[in-house]
Amino acid sequence: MRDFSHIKHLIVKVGSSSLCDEKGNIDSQRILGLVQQIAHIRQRGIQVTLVSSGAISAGMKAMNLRKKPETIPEKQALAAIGQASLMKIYEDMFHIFHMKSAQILMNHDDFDDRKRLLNFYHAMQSLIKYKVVPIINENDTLAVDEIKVGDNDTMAALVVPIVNADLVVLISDIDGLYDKNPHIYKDAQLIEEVDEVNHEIESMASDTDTQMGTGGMVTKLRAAKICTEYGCDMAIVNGQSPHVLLDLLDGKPVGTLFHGDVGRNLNARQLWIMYQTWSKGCIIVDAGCAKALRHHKSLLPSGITGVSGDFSMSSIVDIIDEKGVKLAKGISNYSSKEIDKIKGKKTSAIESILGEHDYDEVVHANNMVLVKRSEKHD
Ligand SMILES: Nc1ncnc2c1ncn2[C@@H]1O[C@H](COP(=O)(O)OP(=O)(O)O)[C@@H](O)[C@H]1O
Ligand SMILES: N[C@@H](CCC(=O)OP(=O)(O)O)C(=O)O
Repeated sequence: MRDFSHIKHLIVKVGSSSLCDEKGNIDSQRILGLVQQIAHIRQRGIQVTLVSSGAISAGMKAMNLRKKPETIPEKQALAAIGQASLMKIYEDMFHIFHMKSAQILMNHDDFDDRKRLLNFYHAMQSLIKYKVVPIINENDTLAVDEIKVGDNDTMAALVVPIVNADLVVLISDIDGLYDKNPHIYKDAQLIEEVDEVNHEIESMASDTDTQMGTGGMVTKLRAAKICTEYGCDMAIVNGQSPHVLLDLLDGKPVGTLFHGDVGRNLNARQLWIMYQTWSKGCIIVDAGCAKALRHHKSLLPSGITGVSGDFSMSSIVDIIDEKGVKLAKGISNYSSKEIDKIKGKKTSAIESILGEHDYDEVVHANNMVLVKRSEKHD
């Protein structure tokens, strides 16, 4: 039997498909049902952070559109129209239960930038202190490709280390992860428990086939990978069942549960390097160096065969082997131009080549996170 009696902070992510009725209109009654469950959970002493989609759907309703527009500027405009009305519904519903909510709109660069991430962290701590329910959504109005998280499943997972969540629940329009898309294959089987998000599990997922949803199962599995690598459990449940959150917390066998990976357990800083940042370039290493890195050694200039991208020192970089397989991500002590000059050389030669020698390591092992070996490589 599942036991969630230890849970202190729960992140609930609700997808557009679970907030809309059959016609695709934002449905206040569904939001009421969700808020009612959150109120019950709060009474159990569990803090809740909500990640809510639905801005674009609410905007579509306001503008009487049946089909989601294709272009980014149109989606940006609809999100701007819909976000305010979505929050108004939430505010009214939380008010019924004498609770307050707060809106936070984020993009990927708010995670990428350490200072902004720290500001976000402090704001979240204060909201928790005030016992207010934070409601996070992507800042779609400003989300051009370069700064996008792209989906709220990933957003929910990126918030895990900020609030130190023990459990993330993705509420969707489907019972959980099936071995293939059940909307296409009638014999698809529900997977109840997942210990590791590996190739086999990833191959089960496809995109959404609904008008409302964004990423389908693919983004949910990406979220599961991030959560579980931090040691946090994640579940996918069906929002059509009115007590599904309470049932899950009571240990009932609903949805799919992804178990936090106790073996890996990245800390917040490692999770930041691996998932919350963008790589600004690439360092290419030879086979011997790749082997050493896998044994948690630092990256020295002698193992480097190439560098790509134009980055400064302290940038986040990918470390790849000569076949292009990603081995690790880390913080570089040298700029791309410097690495190009010292690649393949002994550490003792750094000073004569660069005129100074601040570090032996190009990437120190403490600032490097290895890709899990079972992971699909880009
Ligand atoms: N293996 C799978 N198991 C379950 N659903 C799947 C699978 N592959 C693809 N899907 C699709 O993912 C959808 C859920 O994702 P999505 O529509 O983005 O919902 P949400 O709005 O809740 O994020 C399902 O309705 C289904 O169409
Ligand atoms: N940020 C967008 C939703 C993005 C998203 O991930 O959608 P979904 O797959 O429905 O959770 C919105 O508020 O409409």
